[in-house]
Amino acid sequence: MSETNTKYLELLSLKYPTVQEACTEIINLQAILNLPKGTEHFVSDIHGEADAFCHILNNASGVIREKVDMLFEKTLSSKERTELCTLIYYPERKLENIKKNADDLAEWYRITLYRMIDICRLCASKYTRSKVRKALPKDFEYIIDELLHTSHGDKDKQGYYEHIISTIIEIGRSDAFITALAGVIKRLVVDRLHVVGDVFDRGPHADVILDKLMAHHAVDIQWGNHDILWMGAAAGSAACIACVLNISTKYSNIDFVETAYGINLRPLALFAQETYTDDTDLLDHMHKAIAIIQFKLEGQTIMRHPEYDMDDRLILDKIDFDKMTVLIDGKTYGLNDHDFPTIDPKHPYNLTQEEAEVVSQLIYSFMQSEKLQRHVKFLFSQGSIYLTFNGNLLFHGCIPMTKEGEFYPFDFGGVCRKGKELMDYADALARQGYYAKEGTQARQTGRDFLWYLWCGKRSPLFGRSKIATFERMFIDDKDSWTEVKDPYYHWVEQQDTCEKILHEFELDGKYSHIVNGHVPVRSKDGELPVRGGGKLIVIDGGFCRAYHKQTGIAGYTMFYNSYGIRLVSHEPFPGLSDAVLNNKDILSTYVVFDTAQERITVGETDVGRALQNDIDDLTALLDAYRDGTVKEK
Ligand SMILES: O=P(O)(O)OC[C@H]1O[C@](O)(COP(=O)(O)O)[C@@H](O)[C@@H]1O
Ligand SMILES: [Mn+2]
Repeated sequence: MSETNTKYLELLSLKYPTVQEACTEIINLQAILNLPKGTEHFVSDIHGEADAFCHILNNASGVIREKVDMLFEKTLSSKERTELCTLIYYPERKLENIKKNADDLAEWYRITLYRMIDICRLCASKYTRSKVRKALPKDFEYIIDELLHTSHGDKDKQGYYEHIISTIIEIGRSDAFITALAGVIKRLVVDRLHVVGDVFDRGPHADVILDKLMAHHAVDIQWGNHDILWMGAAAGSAACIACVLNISTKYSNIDFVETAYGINLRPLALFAQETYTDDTDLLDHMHKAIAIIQFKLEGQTIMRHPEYDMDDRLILDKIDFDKMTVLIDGKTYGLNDHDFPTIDPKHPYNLTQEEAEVVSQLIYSFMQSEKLQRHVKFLFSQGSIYLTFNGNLLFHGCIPMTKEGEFYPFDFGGVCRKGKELMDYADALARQGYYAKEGTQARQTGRDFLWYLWCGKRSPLFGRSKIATFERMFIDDKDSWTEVKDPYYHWVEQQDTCEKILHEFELDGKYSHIVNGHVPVRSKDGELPVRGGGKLIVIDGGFCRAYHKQTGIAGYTMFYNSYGIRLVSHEPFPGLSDAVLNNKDILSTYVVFDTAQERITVGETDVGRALQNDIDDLTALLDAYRDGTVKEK
C-alpha cells in the first residue's frame, strides 16, 4: 500500500476506530444505496415574485396534495383535504383562521394531529431513520421520532401514542406542534431544490426569495442573466449598476432597492430632477437619467473589449443630433425624444461631472449594502453557470452555437474556447469579477465580463444577439426592437444536438436531459416545454406577472423522483389571502414525462456514487485492520 493511502486510512480510522464501527457504517451506507432516490424540485425565472414562489415551495408543485390524496382520498372530502393542505402550506396563518371558527377545538387538534403524523410518516418512509431524525426540529425531535415509528394501529403502543397526543393538546403546544409537523412534511417531500436562474428583477421581492433560499436545506442555483446583473452590481460594476436601476425604475421598484438593500437613490433623484425638466414624473426622470448613464458606460465597456465583438452596440456616436435620428444595423430611425442635455456629440460616451458623481455614490452604496453582499456571496457559493446533477445538465440560457450548429468558439485574446470549456472559463471569470483584489486588472476584466454575461452578444446566460433597451426607449419603430435568439434555440429542437451537448458534459445516460429556464413557454400558442425529442425541458416557471399575457398560464416547474420526471403546469398565483382563507391552490396539472421502468434508487444517483466511494474507502480500512497495516484505536 502506498504511503499516502496508509496515511489516508490512518485518518479515516480516527473516525471509525474499530472494525465494528467501520462495519456498521458500511452496512448503513449500503442500506441507503437501496432506498428510492430523493425528490429533486426544479424552478426557474422567479423574477421577484416572492409570494408565488413561496407557495410553490409550500405545495412542492403539488406533491403535498398528492400525498394527502394518497392517504385520505377515501375518507375525507376534497374540501377537507384542501383545507388540510392549506394548513401544511401556511400553518400559522391557517391556524389563526381555524381557531376563530372551530366548534370543538380540542377535537379538531386531536384529529388533525393524527392526520398530520400519518402524512409525515408517508413522506419519511423513503429515508433512513437517521436522515429523518436530522431533519426534525430540535424542540420536537424526540416526540416526532417516537410518533413516526409507533403506529397508532399497534395495539401494544396505542395508549402510549394517544397519551403523547393528548398531552400536547393539554399543555397548549398544539399550534407549535402542528407548525413543526408542517415544516417536517415540507422538508421531507423535497430532497433538493434547483433554481435554474433569474431570481431578480421585475417583481417586488427578490430579497425575500433569497432569504428563503438561504434558509433552505439543500439548494443550488444556475445563474440567470438577471442574477449575474445584480452580482455585477454588487461587485462594483458601474454598467451593471446602471442596468439594474434602469429596470428598477422602469418597473417602479425603487422602494425595493432602497428599503430591502438600503441603497441610497437620492443623489440620482436630485440629479434627474435638475437635468430632465419635461412634465413627466420624478421616476421617469430617474429612469431616463440612469438609462443615458447606462448607454455611456456600456459604450466604454465595449470599447475596452474588442473581443466582445459588440461594436454594433455602440449607439450614441450614431445619433445625428441635428436631425434627431440614429443609425442602427444599417437603418436610420427617428428618435422619439429630442432632449439629451448630458450627451456631448463629440464625446458621447463621456459622463458629465455630475453623472460621474452620481455613479461613484451608487457604486459606494451597492458595495456597502450588507444584505446585498450577503445574498450575492450566497449566489456565488451555491451557484454556478451550469450544473450536472444526477445525469441532467442544468443552465439558464444556452450553450452558444454557430449558425451551422457547432459550439461557438469564443476568442479570448487568441485562445478559443467553446462548449464545456467556454462555460467553465466564463464561470471562473465571473468569480474573478467579484473576488479578485479591488484595483487590479483581473478584477476589472472579471467585472466587465459580468456585464457581458448579462447582455453580451454570445453570452450563455443571455442567448440573444442584442439587448434592445435603447431601441425600446427611444425608437417607436418596433422593427428595431428585435432580439435574435442564439442559433442554439434552433438547433436544440433536434435530438442529436441535445445529445451532442449532453455528451460534451459527459452525460450520455438514457435519463439525461438538458434543463433550461429563460424562455417563457407560450402554451396558449401551443408551445410545449419539452423539445429535442424529449431531451430538453424548458421550465420557465412563468412567475413573472408582466409576462402572463404572453404565456397564457403562469408556467412550468418540474420534479424528478424515484418514479421519473414529471412536469407541472401552474395557474397564476391568486394571492396570499385567497390561498389561506379560501384554500385556493395554484391548480397543478401533471404532464407525466419520463417514467422509469423500475424505481430509481439512491445507488443510481450522484449522491449514491459518492456513497459508494465512501463504502470502498471503508472496505479498504477494514482490510487494513484485518491485515494489521492500520491498528484499531
Ligand atoms: O419586458 P422587459 O422587462 O422590458 O424586458 C425585456 C428585456 O428583458 C429580456 O428579455 C431579458 O430578460 P429575460 O432573461 O427575463 O428574458 C431582454 O432580452 C429584453 O430586452
Ligand atoms: Mn433570463
